[in-house]
Amino acid sequence: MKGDVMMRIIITDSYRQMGREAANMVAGQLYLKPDSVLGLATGSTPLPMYRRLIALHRSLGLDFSEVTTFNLDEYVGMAPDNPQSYHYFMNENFFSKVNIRPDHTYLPDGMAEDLEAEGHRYDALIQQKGGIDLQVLGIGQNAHIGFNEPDVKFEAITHCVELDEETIRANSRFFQRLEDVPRYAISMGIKTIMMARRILLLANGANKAEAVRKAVCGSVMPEAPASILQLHRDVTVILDRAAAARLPAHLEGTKILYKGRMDHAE
Ligand SMILES: N[C@@H]1[C@@H](O)[C@H](O)[C@@H](COP(=O)(O)O)O[C@@H]1O
Repeated sequence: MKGDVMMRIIITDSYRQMGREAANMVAGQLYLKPDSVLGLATGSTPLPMYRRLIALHRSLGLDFSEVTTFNLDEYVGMAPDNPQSYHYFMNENFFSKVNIRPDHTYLPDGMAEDLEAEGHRYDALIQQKGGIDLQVLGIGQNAHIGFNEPDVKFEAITHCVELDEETIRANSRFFQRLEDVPRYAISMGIKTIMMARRILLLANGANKAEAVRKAVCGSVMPEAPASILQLHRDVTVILDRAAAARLPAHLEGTKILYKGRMDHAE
C-alpha cells in the first residue's frame, strides 16, 4: 500500500445498482454537510445516480437547498439553452427536479470569449466557495476524466481542450451527425479535480473495462489521465461487473467490496 492512499472499489450487479451506490454516497455526504460543494459530471454513466437522488429527494426529502455544484465541463461555443449543451443536460436530468438553487449551480462558460480567463475564473470560484467536497467522475474509453484527454498536463486547471477523435466518435451518439460534435471543450483540469476532498469514479459497461483497469492499476501517466486518481487519498470507484472485468482479483492497497443484490423498489 502506497502511504495512506487507498482506493475503495465497489462492484455492483448492474448499471442501476451502480447509480444507487453512488447516490447513497452523495446522500451520505449531504447528511454530514448539508452545504456541501459537489463536483458533477454529465454523460450516460451518472444518469441512474441522478435518478436515485431525485427519488431520495421526493421520498425522503433529501435536501439540496444549501448545496453548491460545479460541473466538470462544457462544449465550446455551446449556449446553455442548446439541448446538446451540458448546461441543458444538467437542468433536464437533475437541477430542475430537486430543490437546488439555480444560482448555486455552476458550469464553465463555453461561450466565453477568453477561455483562458474563464478557466481561471472558474477555478477561483470553486476555491471561493470552499473547494469541492465530493467530485463525481465518469470515464472515457481512452481513460479521460472530464475532458482531460490522453497526454494531458497533470498540473492543468480549468482550460480549453481539443477533443480526441475517439471522444468525438463516442459522443456523436448524442448528435445527429458526426460533424455536429464540437471539437473543443472547456474542462476542469486534472489539478482542479485532484483538489477535491473526495472523488467518486463511476463506470459501467464492457467498453469501459480497459479504461478502468488503467485508472485503478495501470501506471500513473498522462497517456491515461484517470491513472492520476491512484495518487488521491480518498477515491471510491463504483462499477458494474462488466466495467470491472479487467481488474485483477486482488489489488494491493485496494479494498474491493462486492455488493451483490440488496435491492428493493425504487
Ligand atoms: N466529458 C464527458 C465525461 O465527463 C464523461 O465521463 C465521458 C463518458 O461518457 P459516458 O458516461 O456517456 O460514457 O464522456 C464525456 O466525454
